[in-house]
Amino acid sequence: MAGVIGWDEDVPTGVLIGLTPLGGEAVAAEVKKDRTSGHMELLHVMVVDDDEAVRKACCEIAGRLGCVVVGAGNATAAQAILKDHQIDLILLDLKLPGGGGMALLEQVKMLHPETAVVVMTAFATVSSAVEAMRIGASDYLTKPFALEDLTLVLERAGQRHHMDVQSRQLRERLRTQQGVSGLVGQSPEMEKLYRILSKVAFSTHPVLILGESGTGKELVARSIHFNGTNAAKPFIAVDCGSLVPTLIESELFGHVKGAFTGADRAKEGLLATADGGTVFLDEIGELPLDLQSKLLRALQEKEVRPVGATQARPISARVLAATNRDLATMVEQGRFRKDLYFRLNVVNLRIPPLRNRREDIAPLAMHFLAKMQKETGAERVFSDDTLRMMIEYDWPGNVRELENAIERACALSSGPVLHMGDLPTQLQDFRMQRGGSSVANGMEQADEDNDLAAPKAGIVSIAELEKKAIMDTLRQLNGDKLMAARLLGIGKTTLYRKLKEYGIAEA
Ligand SMILES: Nc1ncnc2c1ncn2[C@@H]1O[C@H](COP(=O)(O)OP(=O)(O)OP(=O)(O)O)[C@@H](O)[C@H]1O
Repeated sequence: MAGVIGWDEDVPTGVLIGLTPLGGEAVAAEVKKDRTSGHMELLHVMVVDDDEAVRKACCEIAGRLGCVVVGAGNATAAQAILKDHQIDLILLDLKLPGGGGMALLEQVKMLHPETAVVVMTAFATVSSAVEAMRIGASDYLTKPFALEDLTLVLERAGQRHHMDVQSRQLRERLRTQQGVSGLVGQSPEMEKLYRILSKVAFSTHPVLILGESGTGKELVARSIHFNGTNAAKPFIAVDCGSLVPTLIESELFGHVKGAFTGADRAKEGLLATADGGTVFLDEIGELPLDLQSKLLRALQEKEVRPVGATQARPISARVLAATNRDLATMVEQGRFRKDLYFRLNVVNLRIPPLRNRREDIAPLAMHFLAKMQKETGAERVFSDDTLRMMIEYDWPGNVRELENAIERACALSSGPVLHMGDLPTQLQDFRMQRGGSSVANGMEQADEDNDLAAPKAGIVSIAELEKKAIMDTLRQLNGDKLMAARLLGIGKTTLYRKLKEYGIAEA
């Protein structure tokens, strides 16, 4: 019989209760045999039980599993320990003297929410274990419990703790832009995304990534894979929107030799090739209905049947899917299978459009500029107006449009400063539409910096506006008249004429 802890009816107290038949060496051997996780050494455990024998037994087993263990005989002692020590897991007897167990649990969950609590209760009081789980206990043990039960609970807590630590570290890396996949952005929306991402990276469930085109869905999928536990396994992206249906089928599920004309040899499908890695199904909304059924079966059964094959093959790939379509509406319209939608939508990650997180635009722009500098070796900066315009623009093509705009500006610009004239036409058009307010803003700045004669009465003549616009532009371009004429949208000769006319030839 395996050792039993907490069996205090026919076993005398004061020794490792119920462990006597195993003896010290046997306990160690049993624990070693059961040990499956390598993360126990990270776990700081506190055992809170007024029954010294049970406390000692639990401490010894946790210690043998590699945990750093401390015991407390009552709630006050436990509180004192919690004040000075980082405790990852508490094994808590609910029946502490004075009903203190439940109160201690509540206090721990409030003051130390990251500390896991496993409650120990007598068989007769299982209902209090249920109540404890409701308050936040992560697990429970019913006394008397077997050695393996305790080992299992400690193993589980160790694994959970390890995952939590990894997930916290990943979130921090993502926040500080050190994420392996280079996700940039610290808006509250992106912070929220990192929080979910750092959790799903360590699971194997499907994840549905939603967002407009160019918001970074594939980058997020890569980030999930390359920050997860199977990062060394393949990441395979399949664009369901650009492949013809017959090709998608044989790509995903494979085919046997002679399955169709041209299939002169057997081919393994990507779901099988991924072999423990990730298959990223981009544009999942474009997948034809019959293939949706086939994919659903593959996800449910964890096996695929290649085209033309009679036998199914096991698969172990994780599936991440993305779409810029409204899948829920497609389900209502009967264009997407409801059961597949539910299967993929276990967790969903919604990436907001760039216009809804404008604080990310400048960091992203800087990121892409730095990337270009690495590629070309040319150092460049944005003029203030260019950056302001980029922040105000709505970016319907999202991050991809921003990246392309900066690449283009770098290619076109003749000097180290990227001006508005270097941005693509859609931004120029936007600038024209916003012209009034931009000129006004420019004037405000000019007034501050140059103290140009701003009319106090609030009425500004067109000539005055024009003069200020020219002055302001020249000031920002360090007197580069050629560039000023280009950005102002007038010819070089016109600019010289106006400089003379307004008496600013020396500007
Ligand atoms: N947060 C981000 N940080 C850095 N780069 C980003 C970010 N989001 C997107 N990008 C970059 O923008 C470009 C478009 O991203 P991606 O291809 O992942 O978008 P998508 O949503 O999958 O687009 P589509 O819907 O068109 O397939 C890529 O070059 C990607 O590296």
